[in-house]
Amino acid sequence: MKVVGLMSGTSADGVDAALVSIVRRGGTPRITPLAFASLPYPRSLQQRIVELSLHGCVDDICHLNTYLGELFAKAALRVIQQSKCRPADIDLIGSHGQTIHHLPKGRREPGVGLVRSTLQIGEPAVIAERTGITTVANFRPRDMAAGGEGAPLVPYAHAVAFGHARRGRLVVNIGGIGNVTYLPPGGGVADLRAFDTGPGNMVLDAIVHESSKGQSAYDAGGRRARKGTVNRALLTKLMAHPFLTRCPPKSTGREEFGAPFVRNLLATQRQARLTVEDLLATCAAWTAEAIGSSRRWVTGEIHDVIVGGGGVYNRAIMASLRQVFEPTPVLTFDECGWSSKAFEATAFALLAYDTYHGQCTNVPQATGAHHPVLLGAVVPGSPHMLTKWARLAR
Ligand SMILES: Nc1ncnc2c1ncn2[C@@H]1O[C@H](COP(=O)(O)OP(=O)(O)OP(=O)(O)O)[C@@H](O)[C@H]1O
Ligand SMILES: CC(=O)N[C@H]1[C@@H]2OC[C@@H](O2)[C@@H](O)[C@@H]1O[C@H](C)C(=O)O
Repeated sequence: MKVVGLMSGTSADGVDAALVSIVRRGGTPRITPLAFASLPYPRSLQQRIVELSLHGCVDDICHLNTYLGELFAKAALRVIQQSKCRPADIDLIGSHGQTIHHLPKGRREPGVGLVRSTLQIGEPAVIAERTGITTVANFRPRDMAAGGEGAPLVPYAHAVAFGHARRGRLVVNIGGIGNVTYLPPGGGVADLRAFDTGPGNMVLDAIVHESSKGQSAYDAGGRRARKGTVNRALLTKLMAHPFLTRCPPKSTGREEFGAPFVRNLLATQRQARLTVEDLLATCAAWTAEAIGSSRRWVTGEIHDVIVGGGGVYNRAIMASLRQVFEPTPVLTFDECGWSSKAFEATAFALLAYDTYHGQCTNVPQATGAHHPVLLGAVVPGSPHMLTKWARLAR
């Protein structure tokens, strides 16, 4: 099958679109990347999403759900055009959407008990209408309905791409939030361990945004962090953050590490007379040490650390990670044959493919779900595609 995966992560910097071909051999899917395209959000839109994620009003959420659906459709059409295919050549789209709120711990409601919720927007009906391609979206809520946190979901794809017969591997994603997947040597999906580690680029981006009065979005190359000095006292305090010490399964987001958290950090920085560069250096080291401290929940040996996500371009984070894991080699996804930028979009193409084939892809020990479930809600593309799906279901 030819499948497009669409993803906009917690950094909210734009839509990534990966076109892949997937075949299943001996029970294991094999993925061949065909094309990749990005559709960056305008800066003002990124800021609207960031603000909406913490205190949006229903009017904005309603509007942005459809507007983002249009942008996700454009990204899909862009990657299809780039590959010289036509939409009619594509079998399926898997769209993660844009997370705007995530409440994995849930709240109690009378007569129902604990209600967990998560909200990804980017209307799949718009994607299916503009492209004519059957679209699977809303992957997280089914895992939550089964008692899980709805995240992380990419560990299944980590196992498919990076599992190794003789090497234990810690796969690390440094997006807005950091997350890890431990793959024991020769182990399958049932043996992996995965959870969010906490801070990632989200904290660094917010420091840069606030301190530049909105002029810069991120610390390119980690250059400013590399000019600063890590403040050990602050780093020790940050390592005691309750999310870092909480036992997995665990997942997090802007609710815990977004603007209010960063405003407090900036106040601490001013009181302690640190420079913004010192704060960036300290938070880059914090991201790396939080990932390193995840080893307390990993029982097997780690032969390789393999890192993807935008954090691989931040040399301050990568230098800290190498120190934390010394002497274990720290490689990037790209060095292992997978694009750091395209991996999450590729993962959602794979999740859609598996849902189409009736395969459950949540990893219960990673999300905390009571059992494996089929992920996603399906919007049929054309009547012809719906018939194809129904035939398969029979
Ligand atoms: N050249 C660069 N130098 C430094 N940092 C960079 C560079 N390019 C990207 N980044 C960082 O990577 C971030 C985006 O990373 P990525 O796309 O992996 O996050 P995401 O997928 O939105 O997040 P998540 O995985 O948490 O959902 C940017 O916001 C920025 O902080
Ligand atoms: C709710 C949500 O969008 N969570 C993201 C976020 O970004 C990284 C980390 O936190 C991870 O748990 C998850 O994304 C990836 C794609 C996942 O589900 O594996």
